[in-house]
Amino acid sequence: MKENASRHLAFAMDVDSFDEAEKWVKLLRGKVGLFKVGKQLFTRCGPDVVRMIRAEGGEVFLDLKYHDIPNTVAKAAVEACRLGVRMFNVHALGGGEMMRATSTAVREVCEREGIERPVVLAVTILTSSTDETLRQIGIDRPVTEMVPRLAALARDAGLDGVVASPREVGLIRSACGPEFRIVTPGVRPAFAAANDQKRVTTPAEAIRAGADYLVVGRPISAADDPVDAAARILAEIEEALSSSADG
Ligand SMILES: O=c1ccn([C@@H]2O[C@H](COP(=O)(O)O)[C@@H](O)[C@H]2O)c(=O)[nH]1
Repeated sequence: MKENASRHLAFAMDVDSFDEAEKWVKLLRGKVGLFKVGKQLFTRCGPDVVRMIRAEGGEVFLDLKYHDIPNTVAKAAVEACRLGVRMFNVHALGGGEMMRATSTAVREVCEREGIERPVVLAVTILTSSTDETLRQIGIDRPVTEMVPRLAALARDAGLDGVVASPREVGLIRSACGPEFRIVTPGVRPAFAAANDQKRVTTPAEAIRAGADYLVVGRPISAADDPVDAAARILAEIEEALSSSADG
């Protein structure tokens, strides 16, 4: 039963050393479905940290949010595939041409080199952002309009899914259908602080809304007892999964 819930949980391993990353992998291996390697850890440790997680039997979500010209992102994506990550992302604000070039390059390299194709996601609007954040950068449309719009652009470019707040799962499902993957940071159990996250829900609300994967970092890493915090989140996911299945 717990394996089922753990498949839906990605731990955001935002730490600053290889040894600490290894400690977290050994502690949470088997309890979470994916270890998310983001900008801090990758900048510090590079691809070796991805290799370490895989050698320890973990799956990797490489969260580098590639945002550059189409050729550059497509080539970075090819290297992510060669690293053996299970999931990685680009930034949807890079546009449809960049996402299409990435999707094509990923399919080609995986076919040619016999690599299991990773799930390729587009980040929509960061979960730390609000309508005001968008206004500051000259976007006068609300988050609730931008997220499904960017999700549809990603789907039309051949990507597998998006990263968004669990609050927007319903809007994305309506725009992109039931098969489109939705990965949600901005998840906060009742026992944890929101920190810099603005568009949040609880783990149960995210699952009930239809999120495929929940990304959780500080509610676990900053807890007095991280294993217990992860277990409480898994119990909440489990409960929401079974109540959704009931009906
Ligand atoms: O919109 C986004 C995209 C990515 N993230 C990343 O998820 C984790 C969340 O960590 P918490 O400690 O649970 O807040 C973090 O690594 C972000 O870089 C996001 O939060 N929002």
